[in-house]
Amino acid sequence: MGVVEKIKEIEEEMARTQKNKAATEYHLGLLKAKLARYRAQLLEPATKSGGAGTGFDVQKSGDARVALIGFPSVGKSTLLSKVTHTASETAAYEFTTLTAIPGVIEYEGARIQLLDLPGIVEGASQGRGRGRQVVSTAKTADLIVIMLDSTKSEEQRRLLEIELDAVGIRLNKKRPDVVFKRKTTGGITLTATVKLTRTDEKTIRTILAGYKLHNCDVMIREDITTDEFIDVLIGTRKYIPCLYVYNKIDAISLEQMDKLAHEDHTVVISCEMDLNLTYLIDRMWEELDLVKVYTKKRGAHPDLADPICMRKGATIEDVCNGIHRSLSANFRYALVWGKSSKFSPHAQKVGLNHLVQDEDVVSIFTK
Ligand SMILES: Nc1nc2c(ncn2[C@@H]2O[C@H](COP(=O)(O)OP(=O)(O)OP(=O)(O)O)[C@@H](O)[C@H]2O)c(=O)[nH]1
Ligand SMILES: [K+]
Ligand SMILES: [Mg+2]
Repeated sequence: MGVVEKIKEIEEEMARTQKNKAATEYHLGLLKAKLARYRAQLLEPATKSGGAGTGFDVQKSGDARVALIGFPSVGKSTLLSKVTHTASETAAYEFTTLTAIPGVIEYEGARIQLLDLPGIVEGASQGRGRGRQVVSTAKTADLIVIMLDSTKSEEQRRLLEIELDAVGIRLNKKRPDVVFKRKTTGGITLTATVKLTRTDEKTIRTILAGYKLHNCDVMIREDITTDEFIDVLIGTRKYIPCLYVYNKIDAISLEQMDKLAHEDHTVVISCEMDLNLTYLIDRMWEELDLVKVYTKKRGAHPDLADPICMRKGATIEDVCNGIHRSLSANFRYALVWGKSSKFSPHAQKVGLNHLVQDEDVVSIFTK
């Protein structure tokens, strides 16, 4: 039996189990663990030279990557052509775009790579067509834009979420707060610092046994579900922010548009009529949650045209690495002005571990 058949079998058994009220949560947990293992197998590249599990070979560039995911002809390429200097072919027929096309959005000195991708259909994650490559590429993004046609049914959104979920992408979710440590001896130590209402100790132990994990420390610090616990064990999940972008609002009523616009993580636009595109880019920037730091040479004004962009949580060391590879080796101290300076508006003298904040100005002093 192939992996796909095994998965189908487990899914059928789970459906039966769910119908049976007497069925225990831990039996379901066991099935879920099995299912996740087979799914993981399915995602491993078939060959060393890159098989089903690999994305498109487009180099990351700029400060962050945003991937456009959607069904065919929702307007992904039209968006790329509107907001970047790159033209991507657009047409009224499906699957116009056949590969990944990168463009650059310049935003207050930062550079965001926007990746136009082929449209996907239901079943993309199971290896149909280019779909698998598309969802694999989505894994490399710092932000996923799920683009939807506002004239089509709500169902499209759920279908796309299922495809991304199947390759281990968790949208708009935090990594579950669970500390998991493997050991070589000593059995299982399981502690929960909160009351578990969505899973239970027995289920967790069953799953650990299912993964042949007989020696480990598990500390659960939030009320997680069984699925979230499996995610922790698998360890390769990607937690990526997502914006749902409804295009073609020129073709729907004001009432319909208003309803969509009020949903969480949602932006409504019309590429064709140039509606809301600037706002969309503001929202992308917000979701990316980057910090921008300006550097300043002694006696000079800060360089506002060319900030260094980093993930939130970046330190002075990251700033150094963003300027030059060898800088942190010769580092003496830095001066920071801005939100992260405790003497603001005056500068603070700091070391490599100092956390920077958005719009800080930094001067580095070397040996
Ligand atoms: N009414 C309307 N049509 C639009 C809008 N944006 C794009 N379109 C049309 O939608 C069709 C598909 O646009 P594309 O940009 O090729 O869509 P795509 O998502 O890149 O499609 P694939 O590459 O085939 O997956 C084209 O005929 C566009 O002119 C919009 O805001 N409103
Ligand atoms: K198209
Ligand atoms: Mg396209």
